[in-house]
Amino acid sequence: MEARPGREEGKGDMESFGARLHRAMDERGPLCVGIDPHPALLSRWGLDDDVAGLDRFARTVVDALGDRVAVVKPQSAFFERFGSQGVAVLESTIRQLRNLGSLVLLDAKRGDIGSTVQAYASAYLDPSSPMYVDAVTASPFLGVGSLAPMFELAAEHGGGVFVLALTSNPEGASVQRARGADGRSVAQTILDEISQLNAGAEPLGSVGAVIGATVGETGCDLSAVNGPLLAPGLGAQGATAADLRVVFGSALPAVLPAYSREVLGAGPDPDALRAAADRAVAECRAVLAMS
Ligand SMILES: O=C(O)c1cc(=O)[nH]c(=O)n1[C@@H]1O[C@H](COP(=O)(O)O)[C@@H](O)[C@H]1O
Repeated sequence: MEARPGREEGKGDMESFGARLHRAMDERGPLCVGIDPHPALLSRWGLDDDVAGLDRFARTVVDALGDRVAVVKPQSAFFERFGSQGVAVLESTIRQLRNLGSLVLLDAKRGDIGSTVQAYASAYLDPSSPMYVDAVTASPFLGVGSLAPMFELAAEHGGGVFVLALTSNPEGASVQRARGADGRSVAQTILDEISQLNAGAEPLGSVGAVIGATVGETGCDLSAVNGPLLAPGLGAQGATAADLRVVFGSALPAVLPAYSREVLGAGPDPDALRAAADRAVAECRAVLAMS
């Protein structure tokens, strides 16, 4: 098995996710590509909406982009809808990506009471799990503190957690921009708790925030987050790389732009997938370089 850049074996002695992500973005460019095998995409690629189609779709993306982009983000739901066989495809997709050196961010948006979050942490962030990934998305709406088992296991094994803050969907704002008794928005409260977890980390903390590229001005202070800012919503949901400037302002250097359908729609030709990813990196680099 090929060694992964910056990954050392052994409990507790791993380089942090923030450091590994920082280097991957430097070397491969600021881009996360999602693997979202929508039925419509399978059909456009000439594949059946079944486990074999799912497997072919995921393998094609991995072969085209696994040695090229910094982060690949499989969306768990599209695999789970095929039951245990779909989950087996997800596990094998994760393994292949890890061998090709891209960081794997599993988009599972998990969240629950702390004792159950402990089990989610074991599923995704414990190196002995078949579903072990570099980082996972998490939902903080049962309280950021309920995610502590994920933060702890991630810190122990060099993993990362991306916490939803201001999501790209229009329905998110009524909850996330609501203000508490101290006048802070829910999103700002989440970001402040992330800042505390990342305090002092260099070059970048391992707890990220998810802020959609579609949200416009955040009304939040992002200056202390000191962690990666995942920006989905580009392409298919209507945001462009230029929108990143409005959303993130002086926090642009920490932004990890994320595209799924916009890049995947170029498939199944591997060269076309690579060209779409290269275009996305170039567009985002041009904006991020202006910061
Ligand atoms: O956590 C995410 O990745 C996420 C957060 C968010 O606020 N908005 C959002 O679209 N996502 C995910 O990012 C992907 C966006 O896909 P496209 O719209 O095809 O680029 C989907 O897998 C979403 O589940």
